[in-house]
This record gives sequence, C-alpha cells and structure tokens, in this order.
Amino acid sequence: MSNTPPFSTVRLRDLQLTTAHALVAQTSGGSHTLEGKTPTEYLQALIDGLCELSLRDALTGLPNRRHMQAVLDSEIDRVARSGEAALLLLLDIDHFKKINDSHGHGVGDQVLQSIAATLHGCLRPMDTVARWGGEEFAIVLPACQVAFGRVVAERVRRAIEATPVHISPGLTLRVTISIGGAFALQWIRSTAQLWVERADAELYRAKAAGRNCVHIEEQPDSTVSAEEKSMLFGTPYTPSGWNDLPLPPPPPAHSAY
Ligand SMILES: Nc1nc2c(ncn2[C@@H]2O[C@H](COP(=O)(O)OP(=O)(O)OP(=O)(O)O)[C@@H](O)[C@H]2O)c(=O)[nH]1
Repeated sequence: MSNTPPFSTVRLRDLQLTTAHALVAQTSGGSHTLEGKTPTEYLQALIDGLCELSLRDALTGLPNRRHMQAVLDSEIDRVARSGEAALLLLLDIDHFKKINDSHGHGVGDQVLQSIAATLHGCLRPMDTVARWGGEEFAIVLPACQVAFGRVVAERVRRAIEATPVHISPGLTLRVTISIGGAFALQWIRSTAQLWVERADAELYRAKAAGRNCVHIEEQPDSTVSAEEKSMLFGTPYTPSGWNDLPLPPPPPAHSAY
C-alpha cells in the first residue's frame, strides 16, 4: 500500500509564504537560486503568474470566461451608477463543426487562434475580448454609444469575414461569425447573468436569421427622471444640480431673541 498522502488542492488565499518557500526549496532539492529574488519576491511573482494564468485561455491567449465574468460584474455596476452605455457582444463561429469534421481538430484550433487575433486587433484598448467557451467569444465595449453599437458589431463581423485563415500553403479557410448584442441597462440594478442571457437571445436570432449577421437588442425604455436617480443612489436631488444640498431655511429677519 502506498504512503502517498491523498491529493488535496492548495487554496491560494491560505498559502503562507514561508510554507510555500519551504515547498519550493524542497521540490528543487534546496538548489534553487530563486533567480536573484528574495523568497518573498519569488513567491509573489509565482502567485502573480498563477493568477494571470488562471484568467487566460490557453489556446488563444485571450482572457477566459472567468476573467470576463469579473469584467461583466464591474461594468454592469458602473453602468448602473453612471448611466453610461456599455455593449456586450456574443460571437459564435458559423458551422464550426464542419471545419473540425472536414480538416481535423488541429485545424479547428488554428481557426480559433486566427479569429482571436483578428478580434484582438479590431477593438479599442478599453474593450475586453474573451474566449467565452468552445467556439464562442464575448466582447464588452464600455462607453459605447447606443447609436454606434450596430456599427461596431458590423465592423467586427466584417473583419472576420474578410480575414482568410491560412492553415498551410495549400489550405486557406474562410469563416464567418454570428453576433448577438445587448446594452447594459442604464440606471437599473441588474445582473451580469441577465445581461448575458439577453445577448445570447440575440445571438440565437442571428443564427436563426441565416448566420453571418448581427442582431442587437432594441434598447428598452429605461428613462429615469432625475428625482428617481436621486432616490436610487441616495444623492439629494435639487433642480439646480446633483450635489447642491438643499440650503437650511434662513433665520427669521427679526428674532424675538
Ligand atoms: N477544434 C476545436 N473545436 C472545438 C473547441 N471547442 C469546441 N469545439 C467544437 O465546436 C463545434 C461546435 O459545433 P456546433 O455547436 O454544432 O456549432 P456549429 O457547427 O458552429 O454550428 P452553428 O453554431 O449552428 O453555426 C463542435 O464540433 C465542438 O467540438 C476547441 O477548443 N477546438
């Protein structure tokens, strides 16, 4: 019977630097030089590296779904507070199974990498593009005016359509994507999950409409009066401005005292 202790995962939050240092030294037979760093620096770099890895998709190098989930949570919060527009796009490669079936999984992987690079290249630095899973990608565009949502999504769709994927000297593939999009609801507390569901419903419509097209949800009327905004965020509302606190009543002109 083996004496090996049962496998247990390490919770990064509970990792003590001294314990981790001992483990690193033990694993390397005590000969590890720590690359000129102190044990604390070395382990901090190691932990940073692990955290970075846990947020990236290994195949495409893009942020992964876990990373995107955090972006969605913070963005929906920002939109609810600021009333600024933000667009979520969900993208799905059309007939991707056929590519895998006809050319093999390795070629399918190359297509995913090529699409990731094209997407990365056609967005602003403030936008986040992630591999959402399988043959799906997600893009969050903060500060994207409603009037420009469709234009941006169309630009992304056309960039993919116009970029041939060179697999080998004798094989070049052309791929298309379908895109569904939804804006975060302004001045309304909602959840990232509902936001994703709304974009996903539009993606479904794009597929049903024949693929290689864009469907963006009509903006629901979420017009909120200034007074309602002040009730939502607890900021006293005055007609002259957000931060003008109501003045106290003036003292009586001729006080009896
Ligand atoms: N090569 C490769 N294929 C993947 C990966 N993840 C998911 N897939 C494949 O993606 C394909 C998705 O197929 P479907 O869901 O039928 O979608 P589709 O063929 O793109 O059809 P539509 O979306 O309806 O246009 C399946 O064949 C999966 O095996 C991956 O990481 N690499």
